Amino acid sequence: MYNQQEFARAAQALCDYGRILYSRGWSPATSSNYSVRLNDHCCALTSSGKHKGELTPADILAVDWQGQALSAGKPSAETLLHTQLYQRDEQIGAVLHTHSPVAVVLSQIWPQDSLSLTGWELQKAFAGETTHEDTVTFPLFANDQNIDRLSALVESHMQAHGQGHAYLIRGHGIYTWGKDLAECFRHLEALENLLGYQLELLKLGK
Ligand SMILES: CSC[C@@H](O)[C@@H](O)C(=O)COP(=O)(O)O
Ligand SMILES: [Zn+2]
Repeated sequence: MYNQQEFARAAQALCDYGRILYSRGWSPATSSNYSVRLNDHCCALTSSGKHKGELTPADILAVDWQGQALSAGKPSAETLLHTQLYQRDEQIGAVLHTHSPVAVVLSQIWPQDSLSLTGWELQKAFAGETTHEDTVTFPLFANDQNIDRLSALVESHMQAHGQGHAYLIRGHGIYTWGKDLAECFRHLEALENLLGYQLELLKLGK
């Protein structure tokens, strides 16, 4: 099981981040899901279908790595996209999935199956990245309502190409992760800005 105090802390933190992410326009119309690791077999996760700007701790539940609910609530439809990350890397402490307009539009029109960025100072916001001269690469997966199949695709891609910092789902949004919510939010904020730069370049015909 899990420690109730840790669950309560995690649930409140997810509600607080929900307000921030909703206010930025990155989690409209009940979209998005967020989670925090509780221990080596379960995490706190947003319940399905909740307005992310109005979350209360009652909208957060605990799930195990198989996506089974360990407390009251209906697990997010995309639970397995969170739990697979915790299962594959014990350093991951938080996962954020969002639907910003920039991520949705760019992922929909980007022709390649990955987006490689180089030359941007903000790349250094990703853990372990030390220079704008390196290249950070983000895979783009086709959207799929079958989350079992999508999570299997994500896993096989990570096994072949490494875990990276984040991925995009076309016309859908971003998944990113970090050692805790603060780092995960930093990754998300950096990626949002980097995607914005790329979209601007496309608009300029560059
Ligand atoms: C409201 S459309 C978005 C959903 O289909 C889904 O992609 C999403 O991000 C939220 O699903 P949820 O089951 O609430 O966690
Ligand atoms: Zn989604």
